[in-house]
Amino acid sequence: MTILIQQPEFGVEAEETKVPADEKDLVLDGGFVVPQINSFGQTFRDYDAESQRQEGVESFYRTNHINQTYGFVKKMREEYGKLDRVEMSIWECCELLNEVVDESDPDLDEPQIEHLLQTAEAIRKDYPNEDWLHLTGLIHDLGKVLLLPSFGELPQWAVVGDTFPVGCSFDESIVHHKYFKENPDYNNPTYNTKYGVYAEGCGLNNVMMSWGHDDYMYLVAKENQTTLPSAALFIIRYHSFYALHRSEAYKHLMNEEDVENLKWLQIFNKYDLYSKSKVRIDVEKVKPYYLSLIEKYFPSKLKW
Ligand SMILES: O[C@H]1[C@H](O)[C@@H](O)[C@H](O)[C@@H](O)[C@H]1O
Ligand SMILES: [Fe+2]
Ligand SMILES: [Fe+2]
Repeated sequence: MTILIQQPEFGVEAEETKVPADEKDLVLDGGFVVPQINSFGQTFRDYDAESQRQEGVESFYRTNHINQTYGFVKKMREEYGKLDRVEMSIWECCELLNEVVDESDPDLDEPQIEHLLQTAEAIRKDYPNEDWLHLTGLIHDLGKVLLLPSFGELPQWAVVGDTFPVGCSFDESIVHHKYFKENPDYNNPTYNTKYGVYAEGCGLNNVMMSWGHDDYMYLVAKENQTTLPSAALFIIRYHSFYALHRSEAYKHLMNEEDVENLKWLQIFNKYDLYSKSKVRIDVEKVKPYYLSLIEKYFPSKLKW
């Protein structure tokens, strides 16, 4: 059963709601107002703007791009695909994210649980009937628990940041692309061509993505037999794949189902990105609603 509760005011600061008439495109489908600047006074996802986060974020991407190789991803998928580390519910996992801060993110330095709720609540406001999409918002970043000791305490470069395919060439549109020159796959002829180890239209499902919270959470949801629709799994696995959903790179690897699912990912992405703010959600108030969704789409305990 899905419990309906009154929705708290979603945090859009006063001046952000005054969008000039000629900038109407900044208002999303259901009325969500896209803020024009992040909490640090910069435009969103500006990886070159001088800000208190710029240097740390760039050094994060340097390490990430050097170390995410085809061989590394294969090893991590095999290891984490066993799901033999922890048993817990989805909500318990959300609470663990209280401890986690993401070093790759130029737009947010709040604990991750805030981001999960901000994303889910922003979607709920504009798409009240798509409960699966609210839950997708809540869980999309849960894979960041990989940073915690009981999940192997992986370094940030192996957990967060934008993702990209490995096993074929790294597209120029990927953030801080220059650092791939030091990745061993960059000069390996098996992996450095347009198709690399893949074939045209093979389907993203057959493509190995750089390892991190997205692919891990996708494996967790799928292997624990979630009843969420395929668009939800698609969103979870590719939400950090900006080269695809923003720059339209790698489309030659997509199949028909991917093309359909990409439409939902593009909707989702606006809420994931632009709901990031310093305005906190009252966790206890919204908790009953999300618990009811978790019960609808997941078993009570999952293998992680
Ligand atoms: O810094 C962010 C953050 O780690 C997000 O969770 C991820 O989905 C983004 O793509 C990434 O760039
Ligand atoms: Fe993410
Ligand atoms: Fe996110």
